[in-house]
Amino acid sequence: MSILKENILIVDDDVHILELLQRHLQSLNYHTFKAISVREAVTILKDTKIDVLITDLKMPEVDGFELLKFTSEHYPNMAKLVITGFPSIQDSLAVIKSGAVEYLTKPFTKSELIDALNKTLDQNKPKSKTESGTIVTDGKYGDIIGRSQGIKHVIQLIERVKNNKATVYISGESGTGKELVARSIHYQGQFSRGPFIAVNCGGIPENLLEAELFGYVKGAFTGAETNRNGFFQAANGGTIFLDEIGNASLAVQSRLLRVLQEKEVIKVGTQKPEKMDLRIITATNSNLKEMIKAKTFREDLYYRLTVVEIDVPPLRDRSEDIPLLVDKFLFKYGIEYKDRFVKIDPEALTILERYTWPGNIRELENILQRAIILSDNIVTLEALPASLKYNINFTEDDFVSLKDMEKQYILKVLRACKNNKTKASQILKINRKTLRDKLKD
Ligand SMILES: Nc1ncnc2c1ncn2[C@@H]1O[C@H](COP(=O)(O)OP(=O)(O)OP(=O)(O)O)[C@@H](O)[C@H]1O
Repeated sequence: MSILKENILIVDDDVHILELLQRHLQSLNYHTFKAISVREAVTILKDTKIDVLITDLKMPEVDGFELLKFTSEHYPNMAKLVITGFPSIQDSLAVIKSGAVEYLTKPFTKSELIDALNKTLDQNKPKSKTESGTIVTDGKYGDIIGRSQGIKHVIQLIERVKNNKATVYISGESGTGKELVARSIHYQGQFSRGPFIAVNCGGIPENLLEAELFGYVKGAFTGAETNRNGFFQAANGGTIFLDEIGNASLAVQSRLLRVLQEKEVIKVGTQKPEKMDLRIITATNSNLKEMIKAKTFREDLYYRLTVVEIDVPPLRDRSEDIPLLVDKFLFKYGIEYKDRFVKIDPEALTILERYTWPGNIRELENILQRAIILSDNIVTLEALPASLKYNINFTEDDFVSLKDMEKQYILKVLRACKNNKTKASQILKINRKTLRDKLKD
């Protein structure tokens, strides 16, 4: 049996070309995906790891250029091959700018296709791989977007822990991306084939959490009619992510300590331990140190959980990441709600960059979702909530001193009076000498 080679996504609004390409590529043992529009292509890209994109340029609604631009930004390591009729000079330049290097001109033969595909693949051989093969590129690490120092530091820590099973504690305000970091640790590392189970400890009633996490045996409590596995058994061999760990009762905390110390789990209602081999990641936005003081969180557990600590910085401390995040959400929701690429007005982007984001990335995502629904092709200031426009971070350059402001105002009045100082003094209700003095300073 031969092994399937790269995953290739073919995008063309001409079904005959799609089928021809698919036949050729399948006979060469490539795994193919077909899309008759950019929208369909994007849906496939979201769920599938595509190695090569082969796209037509001229397509109705959203054209191939937009798709090339999008894949260059979001999947910078994807190889790109363009199929087109005879391209114009402008088209060629635009294609080169968008990151595709090879052309295939219609009509083409199978050997021309093979030739162009090989060149495309050669030119896209990965350049900078980390130990386990994850390619780190500027602005994107798996699903994590950002180029700020803060996010780079988070990525460095993920790189350090992803291939071992060290217990990781992720702190950070709500909506900063803690779960995304936990997922990245799991999926970027060598244990990614194992399960990833995320449990929101704050979302499960306290009296049920213990049984949900560790499982129970028949008769353990009223209603326990059969033996049941919990989230820990489900995560065995992979990663369990316990969000809002501050919500765990003392009973849950002591069972958790046992998992960490003995690497075993005991179901509720029995004494029989089961061996566990998994990585535990916890997160919270509550202050565990305060909880330790109040004796609602065990200190010994705290030290075991925080072997490695990753603090995800709030969005207001990494505003350089905002344009990249905005781009991601514009694309995602533009296609979802409007079937097209939606852009943002520079003025509106400036407001987003300067807002303080108490709800962090989740808030940014919600605001953009709403703005896209309210906009046509471009998100403008009007589509942003008023509260946001008045809560922006000011820089010193936004303001001038009172004296300078006064001077600017006097000059404005003078210009209006065609430099007639007597008239200007009358309007300003000051005498001519004062007017002269004020302009001098
Ligand atoms: N750096 C990032 N790049 C892209 N998307 C991000 C990033 N950080 C967060 N997000 C997105 O923002 C949303 C909120 O992130 P997430 O749920 O991971 O936050 P959280 O810190 O776990 O929140 P909570 O404390 O409320 O549980 C998600 O949709 C996530 O995909």
